[in-house]
Amino acid sequence: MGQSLRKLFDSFCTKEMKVLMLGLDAAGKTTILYRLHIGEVLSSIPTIGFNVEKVEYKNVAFTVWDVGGQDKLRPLWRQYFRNADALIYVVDSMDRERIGVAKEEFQAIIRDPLMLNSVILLLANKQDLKGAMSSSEVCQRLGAYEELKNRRWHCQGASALTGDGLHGGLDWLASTLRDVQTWGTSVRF
Ligand SMILES: Nc1nc2c(ncn2[C@@H]2O[C@H](COP(=O)(O)OP(=O)(O)OP(=O)(O)O)[C@@H](O)[C@H]2O)c(=O)[nH]1
Ligand SMILES: [Mg+2]
Repeated sequence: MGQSLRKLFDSFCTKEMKVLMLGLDAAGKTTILYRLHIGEVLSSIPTIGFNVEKVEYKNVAFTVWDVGGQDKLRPLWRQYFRNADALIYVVDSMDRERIGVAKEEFQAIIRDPLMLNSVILLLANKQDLKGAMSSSEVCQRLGAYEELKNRRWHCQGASALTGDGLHGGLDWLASTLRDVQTWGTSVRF
């Protein structure tokens, strides 16, 4: 009896979670994906289409979808929304010029009916670069503090190059998704 309960618990804990990683072109999504998947920085070319990889972290199995962010590809993002347990939205913290565009795209995603139940990890990437916006500035400029009041979300500074901050982000994601599985809601009360 004990053993079958254990098995049930294990299979519950290892249910694969769909994580959608979006953000403007050159934000660093593919670099992040491969750092999480194989622990290394691979030189990447702009993604046309998508990459998908499995990432195991603290007993949570994620399937991470990294979708190309060039402007002509952004209308295709919606095709990936269905059943997304989580969104990782990646921002280039050096890119002050396009922070307004990053905000527009972000708000369109989180307001989409298909994404209303997804938890949200905002990654302010490229924190290794001198002069980068802080993570709280990035999240504030995306309108996150007002828009996400009733959502489960987290703002994390990171560098895909050095790896700093990625584990902090994944820690939050793993424990939040475990909560959502247990309690069945991504909405914060
Ligand atoms: N300095 C610095 N450069 C980074 C970081 N993350 C990614 N880059 C660089 O940013 C460039 C774009 O990275 P990608 O991972 O290809 O960006 P992407 O978001 O996948 O872009 P698309 O596929 O076009 O949507 C590459 O030259 C990376 O080496 C980071 O944390 N710090
Ligand atoms: Mg890419």
